[in-house]
Amino acid sequence: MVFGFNNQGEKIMTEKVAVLGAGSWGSILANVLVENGHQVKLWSRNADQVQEMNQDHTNHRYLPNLTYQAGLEATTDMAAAVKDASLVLIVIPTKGLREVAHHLAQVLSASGAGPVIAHATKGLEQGSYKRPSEMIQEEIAPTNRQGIVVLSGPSHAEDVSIHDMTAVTAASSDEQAAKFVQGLFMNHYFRVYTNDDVIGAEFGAALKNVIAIGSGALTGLGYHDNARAALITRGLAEIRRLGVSFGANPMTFIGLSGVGDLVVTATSKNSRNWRAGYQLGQGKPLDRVVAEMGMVIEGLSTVKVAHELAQKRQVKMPITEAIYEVVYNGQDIQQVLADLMTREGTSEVE
Ligand SMILES: NC(=O)C1=CN([C@@H]2O[C@H](COP(=O)(O)OP(=O)(O)OC[C@H]3O[C@@H](n4cnc5c(N)ncnc54)[C@H](O)[C@@H]3O)[C@@H](O)[C@H]2O)C=CC1
Ligand SMILES: O=C(CO)COP(=O)(O)O
Repeated sequence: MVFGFNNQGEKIMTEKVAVLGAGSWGSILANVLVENGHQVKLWSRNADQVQEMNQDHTNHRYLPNLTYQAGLEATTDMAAAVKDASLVLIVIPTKGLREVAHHLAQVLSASGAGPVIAHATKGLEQGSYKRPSEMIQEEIAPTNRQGIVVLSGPSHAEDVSIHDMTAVTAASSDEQAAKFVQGLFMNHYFRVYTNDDVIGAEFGAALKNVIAIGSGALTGLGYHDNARAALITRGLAEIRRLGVSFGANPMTFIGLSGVGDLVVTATSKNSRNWRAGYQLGQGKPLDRVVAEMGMVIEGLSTVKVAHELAQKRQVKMPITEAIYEVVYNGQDIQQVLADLMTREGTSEVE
């Protein structure tokens, strides 16, 4: 057992943690853990970024105004990052998640280690419709059988970097694993709740990005608060319907990984999904929106998966369908809005 001190000068038990993915979210989560007194290795595939983090303690492409903790060590060597780690936290966009989880499985089977595995990815896999924890489980199953922990909730990296108060959920079928992650992250500005509903946490996380694109588009078109509130509320109804059809607990959708994350993403200029929607609403072509963002816009691919799932499972998701029509079929946003508003009246509770 190794003891150390956190930024508050409190004596704590120090854990070794590997964070895989040094984008905006992975690098700030790693920084929180170092502030909490843990020994953290941050893995990135990009050697220049690793050098910048180790020499200058910056990650200018993602959070240009932040100086990271000097104790945060970056590496391109995944085996070195996960050596002796009690937690491996994967923070990779959905598209690259399976590849990184596969690499992790090889590293873990070579070392024989069995750390707790967590992820903070928000999306669904194209074609297979798998949730992030299902993808990871499939890749690492031969080496690790513990419940994967989903870290999710309303949490923009920009706010965490300035120690704004943040509350998130650690969801897992393995209560001990969820509590372990909770204990590692909790501090005076970062609060973590546990939940056993992995399905609900992951559907809430993935689908809110789609609604955030719609919310940004409304603002870009010049609509105001009533329109946004309607979109968020009816968007949440769709998210809940699809999630519940897969066995999610409906209560999860009124929690941090549901309405909490939906509100922050659908109302914040820090959200890449909201900003993408805003620019689309202002008439910017989609290819320019994507090229100029320089960071992942998960909702643009999730909307395709959600559209296909809604059709397959006969779940009513009219807002998601409308956003799909704009993004994938080039339909006019004003026209899809008019179509949405003039649909036949229905009951709110269904
Ligand atoms: N940025 C934020 O505030 C939050 C992001 N998230 C989620 O976290 C996930 C990661 O997002 P960000 O860090 O914001 O993305 P980002 O676009 O800022 O960075 C992604 C990082 O992953 C790396 N990467 C991508 N594909 C890879 C692959 N195949 N192999 C190795 N590395 C790869 C990139 O090089 C980059 O360093 C997303 O699912 C996002 O929805 C969740 C909560 C907050
Ligand atoms: O998930 C997030 C906040 O909780 C980040 O959202 P964006 O990817 O839209 O920036």
